[in-house]
Amino acid sequence: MKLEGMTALSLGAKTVLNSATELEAALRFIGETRYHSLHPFHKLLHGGKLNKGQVQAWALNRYYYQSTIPIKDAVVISRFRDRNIRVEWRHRIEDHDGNIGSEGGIERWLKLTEGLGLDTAYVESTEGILPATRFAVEAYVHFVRDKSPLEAIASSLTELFAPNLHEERISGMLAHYDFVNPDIMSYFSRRLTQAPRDASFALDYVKAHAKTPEQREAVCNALIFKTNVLWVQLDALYHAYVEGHIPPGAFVPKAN
Ligand SMILES: O=C(O)c1cc(C(=O)O)c2c(n1)C(=O)C(=O)c1cc(C(=O)O)[nH]c1-2
Repeated sequence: MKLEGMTALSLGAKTVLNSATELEAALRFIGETRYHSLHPFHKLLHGGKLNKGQVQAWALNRYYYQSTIPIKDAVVISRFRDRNIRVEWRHRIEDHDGNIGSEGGIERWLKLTEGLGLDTAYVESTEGILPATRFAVEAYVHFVRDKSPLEAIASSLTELFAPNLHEERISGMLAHYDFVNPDIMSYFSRRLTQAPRDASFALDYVKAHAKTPEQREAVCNALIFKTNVLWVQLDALYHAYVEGHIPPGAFVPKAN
């Protein structure tokens, strides 16, 4: 598949995808060119260029994304009459929510925010998050509710690209910040095994179920939408906490 074609696709022009193989190539191209690993805020975060207050702001805002993921996944499940899909998808909710007697991703995220010195009740209240974080995350839930079940599954495909980013984050943050230790980074080490399983199911699903060029295009657009959901959250963090334009009511780091 031609790279120019893929560039056109990423710009929204018409590209016809004639097979599952072409679809996968297009999805991987979207990841390479649009995933939030490329965002300048991540470069600062992983390169040790942020102060503790800025890292706190990132973790506080990301809590809203993390804690909404199982709600999003419950909505995805509600779209399927096919029991097999529901059974396959439900472990995602358990990965985040945990179970009686076992810790889930949300608790591990709270270890991170607590380890960074944030009050857990404040984090859970989501009071201090940026308006753009709230709007972007809600848009993701609305997307899986309102679009086709195929697009709902496709929108999770950013997870194909997450493990590399998580590895970069674990090593970068441990190397650069004295306020970070392996214990508080356990959320990310756990995702290194969870995300590939989830992503490979979703990729196989869209390759098998997007049977027409129009459906393949819809799958690509779902992934583009999702990369935008992730990207705008970092734009907002950059504007507020790197450039210093914190919106009224949002978290204000203590001087450190
Ligand atoms: O740290 C990240 O950059 C990152 C990105 C993504 C993603 O690509 O959507 C997810 C996660 N982390 C993550 O931890 C996670 O549990 C997750 C679930 C989903 C999803 O769309 O269902 N994305 C992501």
